[in-house]
Amino acid sequence: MILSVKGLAFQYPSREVLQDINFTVAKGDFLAILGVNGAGKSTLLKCLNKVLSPHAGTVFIREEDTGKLSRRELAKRIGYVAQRQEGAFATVFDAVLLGRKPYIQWEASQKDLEITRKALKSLDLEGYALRYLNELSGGEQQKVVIARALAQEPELLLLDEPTSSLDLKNQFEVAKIVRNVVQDNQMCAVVTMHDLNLAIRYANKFLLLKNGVIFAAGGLEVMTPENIESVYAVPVKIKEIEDIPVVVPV
Ligand SMILES: Nc1ncnc2c1ncn2[C@@H]1O[C@H](COP(=O)(O)OP(=O)(O)OP(=O)(O)O)[C@@H](O)[C@H]1O
Repeated sequence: MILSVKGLAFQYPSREVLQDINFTVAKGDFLAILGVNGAGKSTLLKCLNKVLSPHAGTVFIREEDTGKLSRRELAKRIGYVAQRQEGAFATVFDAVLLGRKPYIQWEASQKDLEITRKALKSLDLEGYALRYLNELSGGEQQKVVIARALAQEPELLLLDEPTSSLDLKNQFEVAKIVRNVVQDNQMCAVVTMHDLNLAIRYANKFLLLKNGVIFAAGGLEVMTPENIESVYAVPVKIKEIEDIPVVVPV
């Protein structure tokens, strides 16, 4: 098991957002966190990464309490891509190399440069290496920050709606890359998503959040029309097209 979350709760000053959240994520798992706007998905990711401090409960990475890990140690183990990115004046290569920061003492080693090149390659960004971030489209920038998180070589990848500003081809590409990366590198990913079809196709675990509590969690068996309707308040059917399950609102 890479990630274990026990009894996690969080509240903003004016409102309680998460209550009694318990789940685990194993090596090779791609867990999709699903739920309506405001359900608490981003807040949950931020609690896992200690961007926010949970008011109750504990987050363990390989049985180590993350509350006791230093920021640097946490950055080696958790790669986090937030929903909104701050613009920075840097080349794509330097932006991805920044993912190696927790490992670099004085200057980047050959290994750091190699890992950076590999991360760029996995997102098809080699041709962009010397371009400046402010010269890229929103979707291209999104891919750069995902490459940076991969360069961190974390055990746990946290992605907050990584496909939201991508075109159709790149949505599938990025979801596939995440699935392949976690499987090939013995790591795991926790990803907030709105596209149920993308989630069903590429994730292997699902966590349905409703009003700050876990409504259902597990493998594909929890993605039933009944559960989806209860969470999203939209009746749906699930049909197979060329052996691929597709969620259709009816
Ligand atoms: N900084 C904040 N202060 C107070 N309340 C907040 C803050 N950030 C979020 N909230 C509230 O907490 C709840 C959960 O927000 P969160 O962003 O986690 O939802 P989400 O499921 O990620 O939504 P979305 O799908 O729209 O991104 C919402 O009701 C939101 O209004």
